[in-house]
Amino acid sequence: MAAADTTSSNSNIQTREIQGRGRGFISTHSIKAGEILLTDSPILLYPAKPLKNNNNFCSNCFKNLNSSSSSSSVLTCPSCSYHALFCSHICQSKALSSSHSPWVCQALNSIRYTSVESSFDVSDAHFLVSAYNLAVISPPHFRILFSLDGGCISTINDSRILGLHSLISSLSPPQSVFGVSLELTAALLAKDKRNAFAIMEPFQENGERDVRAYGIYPKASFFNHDCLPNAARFDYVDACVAGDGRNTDMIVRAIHDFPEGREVCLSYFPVNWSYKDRQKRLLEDYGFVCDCDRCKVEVNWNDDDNNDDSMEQNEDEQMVGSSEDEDVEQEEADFPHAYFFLKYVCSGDNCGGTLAPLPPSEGQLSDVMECNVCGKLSTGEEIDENGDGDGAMVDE
Ligand SMILES: C[S@@+](CC[C@H](N)C(=O)[O-])C[C@H]1O[C@@H](n2cnc3c(N)ncnc32)[C@H](O)[C@@H]1O
Repeated sequence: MAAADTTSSNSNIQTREIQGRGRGFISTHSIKAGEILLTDSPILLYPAKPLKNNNNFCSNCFKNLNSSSSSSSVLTCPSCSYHALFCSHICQSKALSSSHSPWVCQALNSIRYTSVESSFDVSDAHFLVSAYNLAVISPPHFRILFSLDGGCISTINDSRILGLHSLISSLSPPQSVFGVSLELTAALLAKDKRNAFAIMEPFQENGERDVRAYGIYPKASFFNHDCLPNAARFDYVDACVAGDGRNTDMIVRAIHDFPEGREVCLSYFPVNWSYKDRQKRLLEDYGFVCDCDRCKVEVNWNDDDNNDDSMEQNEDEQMVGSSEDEDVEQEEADFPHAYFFLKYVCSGDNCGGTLAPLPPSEGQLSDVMECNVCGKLSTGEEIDENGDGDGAMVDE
């Protein structure tokens, strides 16, 4: 299958082959904090959980149906009424001829009943339905999906892949030029694992947060990982106007200034994860051992140092300071990334999101930091002055 042209057209970052890391983004000029590095639209979006009549999001634009700017009357799919809901006629009509075609509608309903007794992951099954549907409704987008990184695939004795392929075959996917095969199913699942971005529900009262949907963003998929990233991704699924086709866009902004020629990286998970958890996730899901500057330091920590409490303690120690210069030097050597945590990690309860300044406006840099998880806005000044990590909250 021919690879699609995946060259980025953005002027401030460019894709390059980077030794030992595959493709990645490099800055083409010096970057200012808050600068927008990429705006990307998904080629595929699929729900994380079975569709139920109590779902509270639009099955096309994934906007929360209870949010104030959603249309007051919720529409349904004529076939699976009450399961696929839509926020507007535009979303309903778009979805019925594309992402919620009659085959998808039937398939999602079958999965809803099958998944009760099965051990497969519903979101994997939803992904396969959406991907095989994409092969029919938009072959160019399917080719882009297929050109994304997926590592080496072995289907032998992989009961997860065999089970999912048998499920998808039983749903009789529509004919496309790409066919339906175990190899294709396995390759697609690998692309999904390495490239899907989660769209999250808001925090619940108990501090938990569910995944609402997953999306494949073809350009954003070229960002490599760093445990102390210089860029952060933002989505405004519930904040933007529903049905305009743009509320699911992802926006990636620079966290701080950096020079031309630097690799631009995201963190694939919240930056406050411990060394052990980060390494495990990167190896199991992304197939590499991270040796970024932060990991090079934390590899020498013992297990007790490698948890969030200890990280906070390290921060506190560093800020309170020690009367002994040597102690301070030792602490800096132990925890050189303390500044990142103080300045760029949200201090909101249970949040752990990354902060980046709002985009510059009319050439003026912003000192308002936005959290990419809870969405809170704060000014950076207090963080710098007091070092308490609690920036002044700005009215939202
Ligand atoms: C979302 S893709 C990123 C783009 C990818 N490099 C490519 O060529 O398409 C994720 C994959 O990139 C590679 N990767 C990302 N960050 C890396 C890092 N810090 N070191 C080594 N490989 C990395 C891994 O193979 C990972 O599974």
